[in-house]
Amino acid sequence: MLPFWCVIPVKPFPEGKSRLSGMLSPSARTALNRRLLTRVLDILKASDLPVQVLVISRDEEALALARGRGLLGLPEVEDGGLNGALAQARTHIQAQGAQALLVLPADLPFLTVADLHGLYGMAQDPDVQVVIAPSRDGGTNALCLRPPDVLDFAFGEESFQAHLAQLRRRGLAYRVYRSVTLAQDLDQPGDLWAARDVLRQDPVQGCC
Ligand SMILES: Nc1nc2c(ncn2[C@@H]2O[C@H](COP(=O)(O)OP(=O)(O)OP(=O)(O)O)[C@@H](O)[C@H]2O)c(=O)[nH]1
Ligand SMILES: C=C(OP(=O)(O)O)C(=O)O
Repeated sequence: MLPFWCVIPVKPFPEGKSRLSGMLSPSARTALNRRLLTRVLDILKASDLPVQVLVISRDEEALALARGRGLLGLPEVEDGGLNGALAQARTHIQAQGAQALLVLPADLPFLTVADLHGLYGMAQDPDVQVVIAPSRDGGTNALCLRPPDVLDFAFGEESFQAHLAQLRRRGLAYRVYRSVTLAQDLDQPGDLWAARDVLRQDPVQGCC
């Protein structure tokens, strides 16, 4: 087992992106969530990073998608929200000897191989305990922890500032990874319009 893990939390495809329910049918949202996860897994594969990839979800299809690629799929034991799912995944990977954890949400339509190399590269500094990537809307679009339990998960409203406040309180050594492509997640109707071309493209050829 590699000591560096990447955990991808995925809400059930039919439930995800509920903020887009005003413009997408349930089947379109399901297809969008499947496409978003597929693209992130494709970019991870193309990055060739030496990380163990685990998808945690209540959706059997999402787990099967991961397992079909030789990745790990961890059934979420309860609907504890995003932070609960990440805590469960962290317990699981620590039992496997994980020494570093990269949390990568599935809804990153512009994620690039360069972003993954940038995050991973920052995390290789032995003095760095946290690498955090802000989203455009004050959230957290990637969080790397060394060791995995060095910080409590605080995803949600204004999570970037919440994570920053916590790591500063704890006096942790951290780096901020800023990237236009990683800062863009997909939450609001405007995000969907911006991502329309990327989501149609080949995820590896079309992004780098
Ligand atoms: N496993 C798991 N993943 C979650 C959960 N809630 C959110 N996620 C995932 O975490 C990432 C970021 O979450 P959001 O941006 O809130 O995505 P979302 O929940 O689909 O969007 P909304 O339904 O509009 O809030 C996405 O990849 C979600 O699929 C959860 O309860 N469990
Ligand atoms: C939960 C998060 O994602 P979003 O802001 O996209 O809901 C977050 O960034 O903490």
